[in-house]
Amino acid sequence: MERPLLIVDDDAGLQRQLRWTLSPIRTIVAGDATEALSAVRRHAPPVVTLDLGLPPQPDTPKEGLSLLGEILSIAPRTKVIVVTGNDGRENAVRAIGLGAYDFCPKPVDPDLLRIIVDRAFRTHALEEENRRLRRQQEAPVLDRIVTAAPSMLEVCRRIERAADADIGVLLLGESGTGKELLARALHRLSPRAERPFVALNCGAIPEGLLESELFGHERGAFTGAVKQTIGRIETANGGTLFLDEVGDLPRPLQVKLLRFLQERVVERIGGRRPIPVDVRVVAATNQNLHDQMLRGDFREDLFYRLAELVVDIPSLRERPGDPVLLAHRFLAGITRERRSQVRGFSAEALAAIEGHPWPGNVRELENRVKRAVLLAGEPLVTAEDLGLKRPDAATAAPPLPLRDVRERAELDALRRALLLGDGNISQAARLLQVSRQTLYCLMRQHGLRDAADPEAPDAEQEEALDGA
Ligand SMILES: Nc1ncnc2c1ncn2[C@@H]1O[C@H](COP(=O)(O)OP(=O)(O)OP(=O)(O)O)[C@@H](O)[C@H]1O
Repeated sequence: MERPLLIVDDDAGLQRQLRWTLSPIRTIVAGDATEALSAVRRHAPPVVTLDLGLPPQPDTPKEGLSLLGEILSIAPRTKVIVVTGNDGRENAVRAIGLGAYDFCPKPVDPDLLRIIVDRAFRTHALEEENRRLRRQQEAPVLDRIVTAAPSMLEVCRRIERAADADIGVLLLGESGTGKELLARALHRLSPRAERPFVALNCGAIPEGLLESELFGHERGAFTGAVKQTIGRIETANGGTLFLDEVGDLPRPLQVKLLRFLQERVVERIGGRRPIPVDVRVVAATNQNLHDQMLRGDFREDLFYRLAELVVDIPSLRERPGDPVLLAHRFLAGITRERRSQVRGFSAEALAAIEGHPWPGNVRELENRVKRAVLLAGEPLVTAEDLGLKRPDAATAAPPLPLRDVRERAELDALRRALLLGDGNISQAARLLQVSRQTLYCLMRQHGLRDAADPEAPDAEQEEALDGA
């Protein structure tokens, strides 16, 4: 849904008039600074109209100008339009000096206000688009996520689309499927990219310490609290808080986390004042939260707060082709890093990688490949180096539908040719007795390129190469 415009005005009549003037733009209202700040944190409005005369000193611009500064410190890209009274020119100039986008004199001329608001929304949208494009060019973040499986590519697309919307994302997937990697990618693609990414594994910290870890504590709050400690939520201010294994959060802390998500303030243990914090929470779990909710172990209201968008990450065994692809990528990384003489995998090792069920997913694969490279006595890593058994061809159950069998055979042939050709397209094409164009086309059909090899030529280069 489009983000709303925030009207900050203490006069209910004027609030109504502005809403009406600005309709059909979606608007929300705030009557004082506290309400306004909480609305800014919650809804991130692109445009705000701000009456400078606010309680407790409605006759002076003091509160309004100070609120302007606070809004811009939380959300610097917000376009704040200051609404000023008769003698307001001087204040308007001050407000512009403090970073306001524009001003509109009172009594408000509806046509003029609509023009200013319209322009503010358009400027904001253009700036956001500009930032998004710059971010995409600067950091091909998702390139670090190696996959050719359509289900995982769809996950990457969802992460990309969700990055800009400041919504809670829940990542569901088995251990080692890449939940943290995706959470980091989401953060780096989001407008919060330059602010902190703070991760906390709720399952790895003893229950007694978890509250302080999340919310922080003041000195002397409990025995052993020798100094003030800032919690992870506060540390992540402006950025993203990644709560891994959120299903392990004990009930009392679920209540506290929910309250934080509703009110966006934290209170350190032993502290006396609420501290406003602006973070995006990304949570992850490998447990079945629905079952936990049925058993009463996980709060439903917290679930819906965290899970505004749910992303299911497929396990590695559900991503055909990925184990071998990832194995090559990890092997290349480790051999480069260690200047190892290892050059690749034996055919039998590749078959074993393909046949293994990978209960520990990508983490298990990464560890096995790293260990194997260290252990390998030959230029080619064997199944034994990987600690894997080669699947018995006679007992391995082949898929039955003919189309699947054909596709699988084609994919196998492509992989083998690429392997034998050491990744060289011309050589692989020769082995398969097809043209380079046909090979590129088949690789694309089987998802063997794009995500797999960022150095592969793009369509234009391909044409140039093929024409050469
Ligand atoms: N698609 C991928 N491409 C490249 N590396 C990956 C991919 N998926 C996972 N990894 C790597 O595998 C390891 C495990 O990933 P990660 O820690 O993100 O998994 P996780 O799902 O958060 O695990 P856990 O639930 O146990 O915390 C990391 O080293 C990560 O970089």
